[in-house]
Amino acid sequence: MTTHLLRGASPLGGAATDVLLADGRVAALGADARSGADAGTVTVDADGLVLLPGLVDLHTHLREPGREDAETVRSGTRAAAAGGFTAVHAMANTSPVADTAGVVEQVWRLGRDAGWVDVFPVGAVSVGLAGTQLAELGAMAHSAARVRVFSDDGQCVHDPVLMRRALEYVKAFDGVIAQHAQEPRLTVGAQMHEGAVSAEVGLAGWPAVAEEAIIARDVLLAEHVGSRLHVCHLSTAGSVEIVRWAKARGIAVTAEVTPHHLLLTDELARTYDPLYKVNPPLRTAEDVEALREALADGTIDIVATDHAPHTREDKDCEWAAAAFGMTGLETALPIVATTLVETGRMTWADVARVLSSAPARIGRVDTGPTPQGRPVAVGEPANLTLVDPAARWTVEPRQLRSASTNTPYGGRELSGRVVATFLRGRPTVLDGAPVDTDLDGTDPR
Ligand SMILES: NC(=O)N[C@@H](CC(=O)O)C(=O)O
Ligand SMILES: [Zn+2]
Ligand SMILES: [Zn+2]
Repeated sequence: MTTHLLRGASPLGGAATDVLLADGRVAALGADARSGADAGTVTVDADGLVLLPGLVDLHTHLREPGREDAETVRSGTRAAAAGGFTAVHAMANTSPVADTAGVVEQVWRLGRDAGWVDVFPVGAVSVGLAGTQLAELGAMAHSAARVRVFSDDGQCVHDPVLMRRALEYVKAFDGVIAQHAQEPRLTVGAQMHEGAVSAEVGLAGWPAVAEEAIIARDVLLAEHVGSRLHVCHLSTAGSVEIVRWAKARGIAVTAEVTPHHLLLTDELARTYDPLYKVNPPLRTAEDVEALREALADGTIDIVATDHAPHTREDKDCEWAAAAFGMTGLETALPIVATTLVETGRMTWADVARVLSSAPARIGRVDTGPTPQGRPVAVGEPANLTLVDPAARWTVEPRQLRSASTNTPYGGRELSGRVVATFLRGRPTVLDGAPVDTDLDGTDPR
């Protein structure tokens, strides 16, 4: 395989150095990297670029099987690579639902064959996401897909007995339950955040307490059975307080925030544009500030995209009829850079933690056959992302690579752009563009 020399890269934003990638690994750093290069080595000019461990998304909807009109494993993982990711966890709310070893193995194989990133399937907690009967968690864990993250995402595991059993069950293989925290009885017909704006625009409200009540219950259940809980897309200041309390108490809880909840507010619902319709809903400016602060201080562990592609038919309609969700793989890193690095609240080392090492650790993919989220160090797998921190760019929805165009960021200017991505030493993105197979069939990757 071709060796690559990244010349003048800044690992985690630190001092510039040369980095040699050979045999799928970081082979050498500094002067050793230059002397290790040979005539066949491809040099990448990384002057002024920040080198990060390849990003790991704990929460991606790839829609295959079942909704290949919105996204496929291939199109979604190509978008992921363009966004700087080398691994994604594929959510289970597909059709059929990923609630058996057969379906998770199918998704895992599709990911491997596409070759853009490592795809780690998430297994459903309950059969058909119906919330009544535990799915075959053990069979999924012991399948080729080695599932460790289980979630009914899209639905909340609202039955406390089922949630307790799931938390107990996954202890056997060090798994984690990722909960979509939404008390269904408090959110019947809900369209947006419940507050002053929902009252003004006349859309049914989704109260913060519907999220907070489930998180409070679940951290207590996790403590009771001594298991691991992960909170998906936490969105309110009150949820932050509960997670902070649980962590102080020593409960094994981790939490994620999405880029959109770090940037956008419920004021956008005044447009009635369904691009801003998402679950959980965009909250208030006070919530956004609490989420930024909690990410910076470590109360929130990670940023996860909740990339949720939808077709035009499902999004280009009146607000109440539109699907919940927005795409996010290619804008995640720039939003974190814009909201937290540019403002001086986080360093690039922090970014590496919240978008790579911590999500890999939560999903238990930092070890195993294809380790992810590892440090940028000699001997580690060369899963790497080069970012131009100075680049400013305007989001043009049609230029993004997802098969769906439901991004809420069209026309918005963001800082930080992914220049190159390497998966085990092989470039999947160069000069900001995915490295596609040549038309003559040879694969330059
Ligand atoms: N986030 C969303 O608004 N939608 C997600 C489901 C989910 O993450 O709950 C989807 O699958 O479309
Ligand atoms: Zn969800
Ligand atoms: Zn989701």
